[in-house]
Amino acid sequence: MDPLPTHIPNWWDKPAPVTIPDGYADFVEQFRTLQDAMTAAAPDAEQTRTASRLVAELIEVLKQSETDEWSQLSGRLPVPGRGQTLIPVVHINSETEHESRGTVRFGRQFLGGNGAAHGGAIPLMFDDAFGRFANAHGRAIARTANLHIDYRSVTPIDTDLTVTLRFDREEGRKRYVTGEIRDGDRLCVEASGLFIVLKPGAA
Ligand SMILES: CCCCC/C=C\C/C=C\C/C=C\C/C=C\CCCC(=O)SCCNC(=O)CCNC(=O)[C@H](O)C(C)(C)COP(=O)(O)OP(=O)(O)OC[C@H]1O[C@@H](n2cnc3c(N)ncnc32)[C@H](O)[C@@H]1OP(=O)(O)O
Repeated sequence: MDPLPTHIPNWWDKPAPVTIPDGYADFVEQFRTLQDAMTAAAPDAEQTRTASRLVAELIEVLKQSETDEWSQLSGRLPVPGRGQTLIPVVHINSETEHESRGTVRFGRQFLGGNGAAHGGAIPLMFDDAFGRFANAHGRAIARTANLHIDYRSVTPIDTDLTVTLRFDREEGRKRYVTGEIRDGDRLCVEASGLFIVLKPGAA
């Protein structure tokens, strides 16, 4: 099951973008590769000047279509990662309303040190993955109230890791979700989150 079903809600009833230009999803992927390459590089002075000039050109091109959050494309695409280039992409392999299974690969940009993923990249991934899952399957919009992460063992970068998310229970407006990351059989991370369904009219 990849890409995701196109059930990303239209947040707060604002108009969703309807036209995704050809090549935009590939551009997003390239942008992630750029961030990995930037992190992995040790350019000399000339390479730094060249890279800086090219990035300045890129910024100029993108600024030509700068728009408000309701019209931007990043974060709103019906593909894994939603076109959000900050967040590690979780690819879903199977999903029911109770459980979601997939993979994640923390690229070089998410390096904390000594081959391990940055401790802040992991809750970022879970907030987004839990947020999508807690709001999927026709459920009303809920926001993260809390997020708890236990780092059980080192999470390596540049490795395909398995991600499991579980919708544990719902008590009134409260939704409890749990999850884990494994490298093969080895447990790397356990996570849990509380999502609260917004009060009617809340934004
Ligand atoms: C940036 C917003 C984005 C939101 C988008 C959400 C969904 C969109 C759908 C799909 C999108 C696709 C992909 C997902 C992508 C991203 C999702 C990321 C989700 C986020 O990243 S979202 C940003 C971070 N998030 C916040 O920015 C929340 C700030 N905050 C608040 O907006 C309020 O705080 C709120 C609404 C949480 C509750 O406020 P409220 O007024 O509605 O409810 P109230 O306070 O009455 O609490 C009711 C009962 O929950 C208990 N309770 C409350 N808070 C608790 C806590 N922390 N721990 C333990 N219990 C707690 C109370 O004790 C009471 O319990 P009881 O009823 O038993 O007394």
